[in-house]
Amino acid sequence: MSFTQECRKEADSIWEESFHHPFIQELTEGTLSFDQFRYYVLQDSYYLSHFARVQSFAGAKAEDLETTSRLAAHAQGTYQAELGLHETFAKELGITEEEKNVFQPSPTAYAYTSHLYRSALLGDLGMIISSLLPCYWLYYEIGQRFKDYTPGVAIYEEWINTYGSEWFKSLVEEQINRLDQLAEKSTPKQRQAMKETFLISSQYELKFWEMAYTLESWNKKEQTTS
Ligand SMILES: Cc1ncc(C[n+]2csc(CCO)c2C)c(N)n1
Repeated sequence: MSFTQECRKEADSIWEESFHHPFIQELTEGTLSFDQFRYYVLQDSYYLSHFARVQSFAGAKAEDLETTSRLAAHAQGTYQAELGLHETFAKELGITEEEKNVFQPSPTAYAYTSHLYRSALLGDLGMIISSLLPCYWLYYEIGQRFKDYTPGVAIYEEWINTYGSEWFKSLVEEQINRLDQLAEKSTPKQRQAMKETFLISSQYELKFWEMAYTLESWNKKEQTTS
């Protein structure tokens, strides 16, 4: 079994919880409220802007120029494809400049991006890719699993289609192969740390749905559970 298959297997129960989370279930059925989706879009834009910076750190830590350039292309992809998608959503959901100006990251968005920066600061390339890979791979599996669903809400359909696309598949496969190659050159202790990082990102992916579903806030009293 390859290193990434081992990681995927150990994360399986956490990923299953993501697939069955009410945020995903309701999004794919078309019953998710726009309040919850709009909250998700705002927090996810914050997440993505930091994700692209961590991808760039990964590029800086690569030991060959080709990998540096590929990871820079991934950071650009995050900017163009993902943030572009969010811009469309923001328009369709009527998210205003004012809302963007008063935006504050939620505890989970802040903690998850801090986890990514931690891997970038303390880890080598293998550690950084381990922290980033669940973001790609989990969304790809969601895209595949739900690609035949028609929620009947244009923005939800667009969201599902993005992650089930061939373009996205090639990015995920590239990162999986990269991590397997890096794992082969790593010591058992390093591989253990990489696996832990992969599992923590998987946990944060799950918490991210819960954060949006409950409109998480720093102040418990403001938080509403729908
Ligand atoms: C919380 C959260 N996790 C993962 C993604 C998906 N995603 C973000 S960047 C990237 C790499 C290629 O652009 C992928 C797959 C998301 N949007 N939000």
